[in-house]
Amino acid sequence: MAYDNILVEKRGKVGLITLNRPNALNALNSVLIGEVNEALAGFEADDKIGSVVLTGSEKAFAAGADIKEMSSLTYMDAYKGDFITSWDNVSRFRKPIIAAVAGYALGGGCELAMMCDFILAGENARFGQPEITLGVMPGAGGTQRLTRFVGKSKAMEMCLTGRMMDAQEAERSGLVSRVLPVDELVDEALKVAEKIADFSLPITMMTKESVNRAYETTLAEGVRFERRLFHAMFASEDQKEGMAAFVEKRAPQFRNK
Ligand SMILES: CCCCCCC[C@H](O)CC(=O)SCCNC(=O)CCNC(=O)[C@H](O)C(C)(C)COP(=O)([O-])OP(=O)([O-])OC[C@H]1O[C@@H](n2cnc3c(N)ncnc32)[C@H](O)[C@@H]1OP(=O)([O-])[O-]
Repeated sequence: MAYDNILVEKRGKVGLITLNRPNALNALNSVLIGEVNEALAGFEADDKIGSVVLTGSEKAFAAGADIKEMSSLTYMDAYKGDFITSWDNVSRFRKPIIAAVAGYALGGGCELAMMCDFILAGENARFGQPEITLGVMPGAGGTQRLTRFVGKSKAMEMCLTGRMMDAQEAERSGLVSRVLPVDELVDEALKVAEKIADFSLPITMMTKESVNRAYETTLAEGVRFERRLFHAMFASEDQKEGMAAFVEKRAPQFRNK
């Protein structure tokens, strides 16, 4: 399938989506997001894919929603057309998905990265929610997800001033899991994704679901949810295989069952 704004590849069990609008620093418009959604639907349906990496260029992961596309939008267009609601499909993708972020991840770009399961950052990454400088506020989860990642004080400062965070500050604040040299970023993200894809897919999916539940519920409810999934795993063939392989001192052969 050929796309105009993204590149889509399969690297073994890993799906790789590269945002590719270099002339606009990968600004997110409705066509690009439609393509990302289509590629994700393909990877979700593909039994051979166990995880996905979403990346951009070395200069920009994405510099936000396309300001030129948005600038003349009216309230009625936005409300009736439910503007950007279908843009956060990434947050509903059920397989593990890693954001590999180099360069700018601003506005919707930062929000898109935060919809992934975790973020690996290049040393030159810059994260920010500069919407305030355009006379709006974040609209795809920035005020909510950033606050959960970095806490109220930093999130409030970033959303109210538009200040950018560099990769080191983002790692210190818990926004990204690791910082890597830019030229190693995508290869390392693919290696991490491959490691995940080698585990049992239903088990990585349930693990992701359970970690995400921590953001949506109380501790007691979250622990109960985790316990139900943990019990359910004993109905899987992969649990039997994983534990038998440990006892027999051999590598497990997971069959996603
Ligand atoms: C997943 C769901 C996402 C939904 C998100 C919706 C809600 C969201 O919260 C709202 C936003 O994101 S609001 C957005 C929040 N984001 C912002 O406010 C960031 C806006 N961008 C900037 O501030 C600067 O471009 C940078 C500082 C990133 C780089 O500066 P530099 O290195 O001097 O580079 P340069 O020369 O400036 O740019 C090169 C070319 O790219 C073009 N282009 C770039 N970004 C664009 C955009 N978003 N749009 C369109 N075009 C954009 C730029 O016009 C130029 O094209 P030209 O044809 O040659 O003129």
